[in-house]
Amino acid sequence: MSDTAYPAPAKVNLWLEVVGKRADGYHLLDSLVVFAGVGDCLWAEPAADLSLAVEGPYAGQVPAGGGNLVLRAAHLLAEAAGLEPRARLVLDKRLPVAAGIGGGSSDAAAALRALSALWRLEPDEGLLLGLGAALGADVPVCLYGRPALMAGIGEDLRPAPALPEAWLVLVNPGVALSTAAVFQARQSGPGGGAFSAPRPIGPAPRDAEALAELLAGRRNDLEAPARRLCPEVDAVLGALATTAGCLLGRMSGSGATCFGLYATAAEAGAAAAAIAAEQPGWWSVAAPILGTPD
Ligand SMILES: C[C@](O)(CO)[C@H](O)COP(=O)(O)OP(=O)(O)OC[C@H]1O[C@@H](n2ccc(N)nc2=O)[C@H](O)[C@@H]1O
Ligand SMILES: Nc1ncnc2c1ncn2[C@@H]1O[C@H](COP(=O)(O)OP(=O)(O)OP(=O)(O)O)[C@@H](O)[C@H]1O
Repeated sequence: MSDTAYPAPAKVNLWLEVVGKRADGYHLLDSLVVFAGVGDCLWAEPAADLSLAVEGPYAGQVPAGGGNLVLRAAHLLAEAAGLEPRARLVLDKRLPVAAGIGGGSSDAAAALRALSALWRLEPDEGLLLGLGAALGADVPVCLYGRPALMAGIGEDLRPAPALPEAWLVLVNPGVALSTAAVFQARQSGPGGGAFSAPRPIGPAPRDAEALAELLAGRRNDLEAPARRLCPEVDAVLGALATTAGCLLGRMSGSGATCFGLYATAAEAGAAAAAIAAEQPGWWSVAAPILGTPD
């Protein structure tokens, strides 16, 4: 297997506000998206045909065949390039599935990057983002791969302000939540046609405490509907709130994964370990926010 590994990090929505709804039912968003130093990993090597092997702790929870977003990405890219899709792909599936941290989207983005390199395509970035958007609303931001302010239904991306060093604890209670079901369960907020522009943000936060303050003024609008569909989200947020050094706790994306924000690796590591000890059935990991100063 080729030694170039393509990381597919967890996507975390530090806030996620629903600001409108399109005629086709998709929602317009205002979100600060970051990536965490934990994720899946993809390898690609030359082969006579297209295959995917899925390994890792969550391998059993994703489609092994054509429904896998990695294979869908491969077919889409090959079609756009006018090629036969030929590659042996291996996916190490370490992120929980249907968990609000964009695992499948990050895998699809990694596949587009890995296969562009393997097939020596050097595609235009705009074309790649367009292919990504056809695979899922979160794929463009995963291709972008650094802290981003995300608007539209996910395709309107701009750089986030510089973020300070900060750590996340990601906790998932082991309950899969369908993104479509969570959007459908919303009871309030902008209906068809309504639209409000993403709110501007002030100066870049200088440390983790200032980042927590910035986040405290924003929301995840999918948290309330997700809590109704999955009461375990309350328990996860409760567990994060009791850990030492937790500056803020919130759900990511459409859930059920929640994050705690911490100033130091030591606090985040201790919090993740304490939650894992208390709830052995949960997924609980500490990871830095990627793309912040070392
Ligand atoms: C909630 C987020 O994770 C925030 O980053 C994303 O917006 C969801 O991204 P995703 O999982 O890649 O979403 P998709 O697979 O494209 O869409 C799943 C379903 O979520 C709903 N959906 C998704 C994105 C969006 N902006 N509005 C929506 O209403 C639609 O019902 C859609 O059928
Ligand atoms: N490689 C993959 N990894 C994860 N899920 C996949 C993959 N391929 C296909 N899927 C399907 O995609 C669906 C969504 O999975 P995913 O883990 O991306 O959800 P999510 O974390 O809620 O995403 P988001 O935060 O973007 O809404 C699942 O039902 C899963 O069966």
